[in-house]
Amino acid sequence: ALLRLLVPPKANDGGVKHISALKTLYWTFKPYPSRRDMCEQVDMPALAATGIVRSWLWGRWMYKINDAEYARQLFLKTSVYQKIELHNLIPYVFRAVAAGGNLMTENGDHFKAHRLIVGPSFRRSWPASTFRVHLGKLERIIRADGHELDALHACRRLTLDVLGQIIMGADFGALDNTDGELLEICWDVVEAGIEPLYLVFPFLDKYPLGKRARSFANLRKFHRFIERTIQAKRAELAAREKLGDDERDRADLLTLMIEAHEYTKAHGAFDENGKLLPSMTSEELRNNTIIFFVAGHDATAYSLSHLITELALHPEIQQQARERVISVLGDGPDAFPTDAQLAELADLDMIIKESLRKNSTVSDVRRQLTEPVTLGPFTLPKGAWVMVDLWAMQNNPKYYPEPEQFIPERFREPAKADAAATTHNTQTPFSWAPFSEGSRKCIGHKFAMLTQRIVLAMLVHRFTWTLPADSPFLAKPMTSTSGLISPIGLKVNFAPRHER
Ligand code: HEM
Repeated sequence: ALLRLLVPPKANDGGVKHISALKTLYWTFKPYPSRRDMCEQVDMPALAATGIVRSWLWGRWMYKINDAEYARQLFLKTSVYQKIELHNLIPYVFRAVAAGGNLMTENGDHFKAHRLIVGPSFRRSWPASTFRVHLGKLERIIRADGHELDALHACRRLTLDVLGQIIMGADFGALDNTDGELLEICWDVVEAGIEPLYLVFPFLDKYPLGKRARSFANLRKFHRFIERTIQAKRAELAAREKLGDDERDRADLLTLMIEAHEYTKAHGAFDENGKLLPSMTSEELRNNTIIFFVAGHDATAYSLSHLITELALHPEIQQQARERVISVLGDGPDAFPTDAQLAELADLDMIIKESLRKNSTVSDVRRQLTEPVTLGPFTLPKGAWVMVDLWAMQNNPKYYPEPEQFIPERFREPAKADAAATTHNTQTPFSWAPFSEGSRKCIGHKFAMLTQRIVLAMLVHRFTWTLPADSPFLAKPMTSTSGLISPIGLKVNFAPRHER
C-alpha cells in the first residue's frame, strides 16, 4: 500500500509532462525560500511547452496548469472541478477541525445553502470611515517604530483589528498591544491552519504533539469565543424589532448572517429553482465566521506587505501614487478620504493589481475532478486534483511580457478576450486571478481591494519608505513557497512626511 502511495502508476492522459513531487517538496522546505525562484526555476520551465504538468502525490495525480484557457475551465465548470472537501476527506486535520464544512469547502447544494446565508452579508459597501480609527493607530505605530519596522507584523495587526470589527464587531486590540490572550489565540489558529509541514503531511495531525497540540487547544478556545458571541448576538436580535435598512448597512457580517440564518430556519432555504436546500447548522455558522478570519486576515496582510515591498523597490511609482493621493486629498497632515474621494482614487488599483499579479498571495487554486476532462490534447482522469498555479500563470510571459517587472500600467485597460499585444499587456480575462474567478471567486475580494486602496492611500500620504541598505529584499524577496505566500524577514524604513 505504501508503494502505491509513493510510486506513480502509468497515466493515460495523452502524455502530460511528469515532474517529481520530490522536487516541489524540496523547494517547499529548502532554506532561504523564495516563491519567485521556485516559479522561475521549477514551475515556469516545466509548464513552458504545454501549460500543464503532473506529479504523483499521496496516491493521486496532481495536475498543475498555467494556461489561462485551462484555468477558465477550472473556474467556470464547478460541477466537474469541485472543491476538495477536506473535512470529509481527512476530518482530523487542523483546517478541517477549525472550520469544518463552510462556504469555502462545500460543493453543490451545501455550498448553495451557505452562499444563501453568507452572500447577502457581503452584498454591501463599507464606508472609508470603517478604517479611520485603525489607520490612525497604525500611523502612530509607524511614527514610533518606523525604523526597520517589521512591516508584515504591522499589517497583520491592522487586518486583524479591521476584520474583527467588520466580521463580528469585536475589538482584538492588535494595534493597541500585541500580547492579549484573544490575540494570541486567533493568531495561533490562523497560522496553524497554513503551516506548510501539515499542508504537505496532513496525517501528522492525527496525533498532534507539543506546539501543535497547544494550537488545537487554542482552537477550542477560539471556537468557544465565537460560539459565545453568536449566542449573545442571537439573543440581542431575538429581543428586538427587525433591523432597519440603515442598521443593516452598519451591521457586522455575523449579525447579518444570524438574521439570514433565523429567516431560513423559519421559512426554509431554496435554490433558484425552488428546490429545498439543506439547512445550515449553528456549528456551520461558526465555521463560516472562522473561515473569514482564516481566509481574509493573513491573505490581506500578506498582500499589503507585498505592495509595500514593491513600492519600496520602485520609489518612482510610490511618488506617483503620493502625488495622485495629494491631488485628491490635499496635503494637510490629517487628511482622510471621504467615500467620494476614495472612489476617485480607483486608479491606485492598477498598482494593487500589479502587485497581486506579480506576487499572488494565494499560491494556487485546487479542485478535484468528478469526471475525466479534456484539456487541449490531454485527458485528465476522474479523481485527479487539478491546480491553477497562480504564480506561474500571472508570471507567464505569454500574458505579461517581462513578468518580473513591476508595471502597473498593464492594468490601465481591462483584459480583453482577443487581447492584442501591447507593450506590457497581453492579458486575457482569466490570466489574472489572485481572487480566483467564477462563482467560487473570493467573497471578500471587494473588501480586500478597498482595504488595500485606503491603506495604500494613507501610507503614501503620511510616509515615504525604503528598504534598509542591507535588506536581502533588494536582491530578491524571501517568501514562503506554498499555501499563502508571505514575505520572510521584511524590514522597512518609514519616514513621516508631516510634523506632529
Ligand atoms: C488580498 C486578500 C485576499 C486574497 C488574495 C484572497 C484570495 C482568495 C482566493 C484565491 C480564493 C479562492 C480559493 C479557491 O477557490 O480555492 C478565495 C476564497 C475565499 N475568500 Fe478570499 N482572499 C482575500 C481576502 C478575503 C477576505 C478579506 C475575506 C473575508 C472577509 C475572504 C473570504 C474568502 C472566502 C469565504 C472564500 C471562499 C469563497 C467560495 O469558496 O465560494 N477573502 N479568496
